[in-house]
Amino acid sequence: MSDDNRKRAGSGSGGRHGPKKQGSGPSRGNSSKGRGGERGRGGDRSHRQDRQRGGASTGRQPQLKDPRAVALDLLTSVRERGAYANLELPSLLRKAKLDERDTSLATELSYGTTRAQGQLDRIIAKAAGRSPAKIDAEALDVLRLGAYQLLYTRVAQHAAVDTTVELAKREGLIRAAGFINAVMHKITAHDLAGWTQILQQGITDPFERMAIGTAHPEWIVRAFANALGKDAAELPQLLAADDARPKVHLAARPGAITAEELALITGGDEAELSPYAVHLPSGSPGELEPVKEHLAAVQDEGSQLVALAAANMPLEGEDSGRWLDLCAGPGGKATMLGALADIAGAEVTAIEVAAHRAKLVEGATDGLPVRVKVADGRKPGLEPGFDRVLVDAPCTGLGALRRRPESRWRRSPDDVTELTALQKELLASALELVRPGGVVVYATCSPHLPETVSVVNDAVRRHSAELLDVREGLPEALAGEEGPWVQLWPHRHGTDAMFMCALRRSDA
Ligand SMILES: C[S@@+](CC[C@H](N)C(=O)[O-])C[C@H]1O[C@@H](n2cnc3c(N)ncnc32)[C@H](O)[C@@H]1O
Repeated sequence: MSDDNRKRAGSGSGGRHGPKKQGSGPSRGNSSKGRGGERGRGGDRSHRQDRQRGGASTGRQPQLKDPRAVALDLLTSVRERGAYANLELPSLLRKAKLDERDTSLATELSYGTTRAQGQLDRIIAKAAGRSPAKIDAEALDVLRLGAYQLLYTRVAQHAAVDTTVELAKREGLIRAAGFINAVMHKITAHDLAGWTQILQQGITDPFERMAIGTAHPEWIVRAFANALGKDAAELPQLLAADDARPKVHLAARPGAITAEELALITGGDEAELSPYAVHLPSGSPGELEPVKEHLAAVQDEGSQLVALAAANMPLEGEDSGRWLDLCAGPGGKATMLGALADIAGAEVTAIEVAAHRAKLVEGATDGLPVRVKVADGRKPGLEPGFDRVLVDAPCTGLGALRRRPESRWRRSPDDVTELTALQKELLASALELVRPGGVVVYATCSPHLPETVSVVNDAVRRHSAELLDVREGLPEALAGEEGPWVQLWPHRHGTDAMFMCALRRSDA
């Protein structure tokens, strides 16, 4: 957030959805009034007055009917409130009551623009002749949406330009509308391939070129290349997989329904890796009866495999049935683990530091032998001696970019240092809480080596933990993986890029 934006956010204007302030003019429909002026040089009073006059004269209807306005609201929520696109969009769509065609256009524009944001910004910067940081944040969102339509969709050029300028006006960005119109016209000069060539001019570093060519930040391209290691030739397929529309993965609840039955009811396909997974090409899984009845849940197949490894890794000695999930929110793996514990006559203690996420775990695991506690996993205040401990660590989420469109531009290398410190502490805590002969499964939905192999090697070195072969707890279909840890990949396995490994205390 720029200083100017921060000031605005702190000024109580509340953004487009913010509460109406007395004297700030009419709200929603007209709610962009009082939100401040253009960032930087353009942030003057006349601009704001223009916007107020413009907003009032256009008399924008409070009801959202336009898919582009819905997409713009989504971009605003992601930018201003740090919302997750896949969690935010469904409620925006519900409120907008769009027909089916407009719903799919709003969805495409929302996810597509969010996913391509950094690339669109590079192009907008060239076309505008100024850095995106110097463009008013709201005008920039409108431009991103317009540029996405021009470069990534089959929306006709004139329609993309006209609707974008119109949208800017309806949002009260009256003065910026001229600027937006000019930039949009400049962007029409080339297609995406042409702009990519322009952006790559003079750049020889292959990773930098690839980052531009695939709309990824460069640091992520390098992180993926390092994680692929000797298979780095697969990098283009991996990067392409981040843009592919992921299938819906369902998990049949063990003991409640089989994958075969779930596939029959939903019309999906049984998957190849997890014996509980069913794939659907698309759809609204929340509407499915088995999901409503808690017989199945939406869960990436890779996440199912992590829970399976935690439940099935061989132990030394008897399993006394004390299982622990140290980072449980929102409860996907705790649910799978709880259902498997139910079958095994075990009980899961689920720890989550964030109270609101712990509530989600409680809801998801209702009826299962799962006890939820709000606590810091580094010092949860539990009696040690657990047979099985799962550490599904907070991470950058670089392995789930296809499902979290905003992640690739929101995350930065600075996040990694803080996260790896936490990951190491959580793993150390797990090794203290597990009994001798018990098993700790450490997992991340990131393939980034500092969060995966480095954290594990650190535990082996500093806590003399013993590294086990995690394939021993996984279905036969994964026997061909190298081990001792398993790194899944979207382009190879069709899952998120989950990393998982298993450890034992050295005093066993
Ligand atoms: C990757 S998510 C876990 C996903 C979860 N296992 C699932 O399958 O639904 C990591 C979780 O760890 C939680 N967390 C972060 N720091 C923590 C800490 N110090 N102790 C316990 N939980 C923590 C986060 O709030 C987040 O809910």
